[in-house]
Amino acid sequence: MAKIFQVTARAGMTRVVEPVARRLLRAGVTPNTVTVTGTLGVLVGALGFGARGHLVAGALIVTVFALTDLLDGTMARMSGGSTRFGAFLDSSMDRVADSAVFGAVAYYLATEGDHSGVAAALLCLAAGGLVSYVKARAEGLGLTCNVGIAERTERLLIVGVGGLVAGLGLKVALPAALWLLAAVSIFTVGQRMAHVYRQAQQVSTASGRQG
Ligand SMILES: CCCCCCCC/C=C\CCCCCCCC(=O)OC[C@H](COP(=O)(O)O[C@@H]1[C@H](O)[C@H](OP(=O)(O)O)[C@@H](O)[C@H](O)[C@H]1O)OC(=O)CCCCCCC/C=C\CCCCCCCC
Ligand SMILES: Nc1ccn([C@@H]2O[C@H](COP(=O)(O)O)[C@@H](O)[C@H]2O)c(=O)n1
Ligand SMILES: [Mg+2]
Ligand SMILES: [Mg+2]
Repeated sequence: MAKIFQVTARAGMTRVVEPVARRLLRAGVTPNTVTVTGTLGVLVGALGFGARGHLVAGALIVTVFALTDLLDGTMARMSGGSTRFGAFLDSSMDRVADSAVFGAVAYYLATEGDHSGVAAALLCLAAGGLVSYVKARAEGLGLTCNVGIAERTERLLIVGVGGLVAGLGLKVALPAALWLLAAVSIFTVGQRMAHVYRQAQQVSTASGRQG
């Protein structure tokens, strides 16, 4: 389901993303510059606005710059220049951006005295990091791990909608979104670990060894 959403949303964005990518390439901008600039923009939106309680501005700025994540890869592919370092930089910058978003939300809720909300934000930070780590470790071992109901896009959308609705006045929306997100992120860690376990078992069976 999450995959269907990502594929459909991505296909819908292609018509917007490709012309922008083409223009940036023509102007001499590199994919790595877009990766780093997008991350800096997310940091400004999350830490400069979201953490200070400007939730609507924070959510909108983060959304605009998070969406540039679709641009860098498109530019790399268009210029025939997808690189290992680019892939590494993209994934690493995603972790920086995600940490800033959940760190900012935790800080904001702490200033509001919402201690259980802070706990939920920290759970999202840790569980979201684990979701990505499990995949990276599996891929490092030569396995695949493209599964899970709460991949990065879904996680950002859930916290984004919660932050936006809270910023518009319904404050409970943010902690509620965070508890939901913590639950689906933990579930996703389980999905990915089970997926890797099954693959590791298959590989061991095929090679006649224990997993
Ligand atoms: C303001 C909030 C209101 C909500 C309005 C929403 C408006 C958004 C409009 C449309 C939604 C667009 C959906 C875009 C669909 C993109 C689909 C897609 O395929 O994305 C993939 C793309 C690239 O991913 P990568 O391959 O580069 O990254 C991988 C990822 O990091 C993996 O992580 P994992 O899943 O494992 O955890 C890594 O494992 C892998 O290594 C790595 O390669 O992803 C994106 O482009 C991300 C899209 C971001 C979508 C942004 C939506 C943002 C919505 C709200 C954010 C607001 C945050 C609010 C902060 C609140 C502050 C108080
Ligand atoms: N600076 C970059 C960023 C990305 N890539 C390549 O694109 C892939 C990710 O594509 P997205 O559309 O999901 O961003 C990534 O795995 C790299 O192959 C790149 O080369 N340089
Ligand atoms: Mg990208
Ligand atoms: Mg990225």
